[in-house]
Amino acid sequence: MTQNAIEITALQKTYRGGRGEPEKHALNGVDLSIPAGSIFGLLGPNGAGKSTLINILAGLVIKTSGNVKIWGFDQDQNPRQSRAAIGVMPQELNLDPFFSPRGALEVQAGLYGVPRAQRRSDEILEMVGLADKADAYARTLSGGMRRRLLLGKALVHQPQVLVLDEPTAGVDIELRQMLWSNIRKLNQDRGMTVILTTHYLEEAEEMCDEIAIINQGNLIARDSTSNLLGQMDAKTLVIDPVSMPQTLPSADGITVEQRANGTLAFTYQSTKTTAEEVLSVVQSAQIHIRDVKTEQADLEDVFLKLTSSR
Ligand SMILES: Nc1ncnc2c1ncn2[C@@H]1O[C@H](COP(=O)(O)OP(=O)(O)OP(=O)(O)O)[C@@H](O)[C@H]1O
Repeated sequence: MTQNAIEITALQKTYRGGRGEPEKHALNGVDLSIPAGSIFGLLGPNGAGKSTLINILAGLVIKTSGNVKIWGFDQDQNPRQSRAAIGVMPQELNLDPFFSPRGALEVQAGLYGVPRAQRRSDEILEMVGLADKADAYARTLSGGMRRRLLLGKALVHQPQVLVLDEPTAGVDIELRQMLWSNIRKLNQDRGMTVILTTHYLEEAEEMCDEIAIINQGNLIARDSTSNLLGQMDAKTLVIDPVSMPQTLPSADGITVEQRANGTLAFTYQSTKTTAEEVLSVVQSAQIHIRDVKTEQADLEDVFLKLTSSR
């Protein structure tokens, strides 16, 4: 097995501008490797270049320059093998309305040249929860069912790498949980490498081992989710005081703020100050505590810090 499921080197994409529009540099020389067996999140603001990158991996957009290897196969030198190694669940619900779920999977398997004996349509339908709709017309399927069918279609040729473009955009909580559990299962039981784009940072935080952040066509961060979260060592101790003190306490390295709900927020850097030190400041100010809780940075804070500073 290759160590990296995906290896991208100096990838550039420039879209030609139409009718007097300037050309658009959607990717400016991206280098990115994605380890085999990981669940990898690709994040970025609108228009950052995520779909362009995914569509290049899927063979739907032609790169301007650079190199892409999928499962060790160079996209230019081994187009057939590199295409066979990847399955893509697109964002749009573009299904042929005249095919049943089983029919759609069979057609997809045919397109990928999967021999009949190796097709696993029923198993896939079972997995994505569409077994009872196997022979229904696609046009009678709900939005959530269509999305699950698209996941099924991405799996027919048993790719080593599964790419999901905004898999849970606009879906309800129940379906989101189901998709998450499907994705985790594919990753854990079959060792499938999963790459997903998402606008839900909590989804990336919950699902992804590693994360890359793209902004304006450039890769601006790439690290394990825990390291990215560790970059933000600001913590806040929120105290609900029995009564509000006349003057707010102060101490080096601690910012104290009175919140509208009558609590006091003590923000500090956890690498420099301990919660115990904060509590001793509270005590010496003779503030009696009714309740206390802590808050710490999440991926949203990291994302905003990285993407707004450029
Ligand atoms: N076919 C195209 N022709 C011209 N410009 C394009 C084309 N496709 C994308 N772009 C431009 O390239 C840039 C990157 O777009 P892309 O769709 O890759 O971003 P994205 O990160 O996927 O955004 P979103 O989160 O909104 O889906 C944008 O400025 C977009 O307007």
